[in-house]
Amino acid sequence: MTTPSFIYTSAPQRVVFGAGSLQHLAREIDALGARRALVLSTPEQRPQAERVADMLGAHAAGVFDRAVMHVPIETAREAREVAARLGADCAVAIGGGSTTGLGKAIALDSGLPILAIPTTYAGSEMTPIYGITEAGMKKTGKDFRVLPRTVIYDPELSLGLPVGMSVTSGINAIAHAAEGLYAVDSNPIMDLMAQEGIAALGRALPAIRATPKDPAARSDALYGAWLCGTVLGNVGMALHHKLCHTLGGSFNLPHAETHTIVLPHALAYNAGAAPEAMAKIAKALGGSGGAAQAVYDLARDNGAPVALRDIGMKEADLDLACEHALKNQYPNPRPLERAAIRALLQNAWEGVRP
Ligand SMILES: NC(=O)C1=CN([C@@H]2O[C@H](COP(=O)(O)OP(=O)(O)OC[C@H]3O[C@@H](n4cnc5c(N)ncnc54)[C@H](O)[C@@H]3O)[C@@H](O)[C@H]2O)C=CC1
Ligand SMILES: O=C(O)/C=C\C(=O)CC(=O)O
Repeated sequence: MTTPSFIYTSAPQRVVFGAGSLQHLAREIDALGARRALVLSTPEQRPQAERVADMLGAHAAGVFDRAVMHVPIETAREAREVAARLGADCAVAIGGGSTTGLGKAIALDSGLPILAIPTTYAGSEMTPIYGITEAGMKKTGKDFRVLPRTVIYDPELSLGLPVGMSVTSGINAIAHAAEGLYAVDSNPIMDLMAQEGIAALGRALPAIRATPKDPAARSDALYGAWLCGTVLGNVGMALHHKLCHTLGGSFNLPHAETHTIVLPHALAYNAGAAPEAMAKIAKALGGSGGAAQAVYDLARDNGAPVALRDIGMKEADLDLACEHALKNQYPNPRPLERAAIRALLQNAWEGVRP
């Protein structure tokens, strides 16, 4: 096989990985040169945020616990004001993509460095991508100021992530790697990471379902999430991410569940146009059939939702979702075809196996 031409830019980021690695927090804050860290979380994860603040002692400026999904601009403004008022020189985000996203909204405005402590598998901590929702519209952009400088991956912090959320969040991560494998700007390094990331999550999710507090499975899942998040941060996404962005942003569907339901259908749509990528996905998931079927089975067999109608999508809104998805052209292995995308959405709504 010949190696194709490609461009690979590696981002400056420090990753501290391992069970118990939260104990290195103070050292890592020191390495950033920070003295007053504002700790961010959702209301539900306030106890974890307080633990982090306690560990920081005099270097904690305070806790802001109002992170919510899709970063409403009002919350971003409030968090920015709190950071400025408390004289914070760093944001510590403990939680999932919503909390990391709030940290990014602060960093975008102020340049404050972020130390991220992920507790789901969404992967935002590895990307320079931010999203902010204003007047019901979610806008995303790319800016290296928002890329967390340091990431502490401690699998002990995700032991309590409910099984349902672990499975859908893990498949959200797999989606980044799957689309990375057919990205127009892909490269061999991202290919390796994508395959390894999918394989790690493909092993870990059934193991977590069987034994939610299995430390080895939690570690495997977080490792996979790291790799898949890196792929998302480095190469362009395609139809699947566009559809999920539309469904989440315009119809307020839950993020990880939407990814889980749509991915098999987006892969089926692209299967004929990206056979090599599909073979790699299927192989990483240990299946002998197709990639779309392997992802669908992973979700269904581990108790995840497989139909958009089961997570609040109305059938009457499918036409509008299709229009949104076709609004702007973007690279995708198979050209964007209205009738086929409408059929994809119908299949995802009904939850049929592709
Ligand atoms: N900018 C980027 O690169 C990316 C952004 N995102 C964004 O992240 C958001 C979704 O993030 P997710 O991580 O899926 O969900 P999330 O951050 O909204 O978390 C969902 C819920 O689970 C709770 N939770 C998180 N970790 C927990 C744990 N270990 N134990 C118990 N509860 C826990 C949270 O407090 C929250 O209530 C979306 O807004 C999405 O657009 C997602 C991926 C990449
Ligand atoms: O919407 C954002 O915050 C940016 C990217 C993502 O959410 C990636 C994804 O769809 O998982």
